[in-house]
Amino acid sequence: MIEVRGLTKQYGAVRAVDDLTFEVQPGKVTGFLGPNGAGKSTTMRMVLGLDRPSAGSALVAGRPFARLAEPLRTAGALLDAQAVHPGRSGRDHLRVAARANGIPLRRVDEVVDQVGLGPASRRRVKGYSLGMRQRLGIATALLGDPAVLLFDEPMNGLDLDGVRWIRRLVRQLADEGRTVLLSSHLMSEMEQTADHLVIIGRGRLIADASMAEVMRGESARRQVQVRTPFPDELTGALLRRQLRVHPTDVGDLLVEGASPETVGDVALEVGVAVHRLAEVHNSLEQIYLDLTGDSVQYRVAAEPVPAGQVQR
Ligand SMILES: Nc1ncnc2c1ncn2[C@@H]1O[C@H](COP(=O)(O)OP(=O)(O)OP(=O)(O)O)[C@@H](O)[C@H]1O
Repeated sequence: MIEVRGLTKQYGAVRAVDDLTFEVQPGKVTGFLGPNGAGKSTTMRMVLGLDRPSAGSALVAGRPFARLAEPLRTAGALLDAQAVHPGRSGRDHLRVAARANGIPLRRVDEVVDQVGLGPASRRRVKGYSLGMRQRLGIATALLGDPAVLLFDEPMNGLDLDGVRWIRRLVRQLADEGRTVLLSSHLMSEMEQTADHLVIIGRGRLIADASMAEVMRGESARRQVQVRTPFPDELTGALLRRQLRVHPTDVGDLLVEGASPETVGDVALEVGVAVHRLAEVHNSLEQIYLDLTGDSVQYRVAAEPVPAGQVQR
């Protein structure tokens, strides 16, 4: 388990992490989400004892990471896959890490197999693709067979096969009862992978809830998508009933906060044909954008999400 209590990090004028409190439970994949600069990496670094908190605490298995008797056997992490000596082979990198942490060398072969590095493990890291570096970073995290795992953007640079492999791996690690904290900007992946979500913005907690709770929460408003050859007439009738209506880029209408029955009844009352009527739920991406909207530090241009994309 990871316990974060009142965790705060001040870098000069920047408060990177601001009084953050949450727990990461074993047996689940916890997604750690937030816009760029929200403080995810800083939080993970403090959990791993790589940065000192300005206030508050972060405990791994009940202790500050620096005070763990066998840190690599307790928690493993992939933070920056580039941070590996480029002149060493992947296997040598793992052997050095194993020796330094009193881990039997046979674990090196096991994790090389587990991450599918294969013969590439004997080549120098400087010739590795980003995907291979990610696999090596994950192998290093798994070396001590730890109960707690932190992965910062592990899907970066991976192709579709690699992304699916990560999805299966984190699922398996959680099913084995481990604590898994996973950050990613790939919302569709997160939606398929995480059981629980911790969402932060500008260093502060925005949401700490199960995936199911987030998906049916207030931001996950229901909408009805309706197709009609007479959109203007139907829009007018719906607006007269105080319903909010948005046109989609495929020519349908999205009606907020109404059931399909209500929309169908309104269409019947005004004698307008309906060719399609379906309830749609927001994707995690849309919910995430709604939740973090105010906490995005740098927005290039407020690009509207095409309404058709909210449909799953
Ligand atoms: N060593 C540092 N010195 C000064 N400011 C820093 C330092 N590390 C991070 N920051 C600042 O702290 C804030 C949080 O950064 P952090 O990297 O933790 O965010 P993040 O959520 O991981 O972002 P991303 O999704 O882009 O990786 C940012 O404003 C960043 O510029």
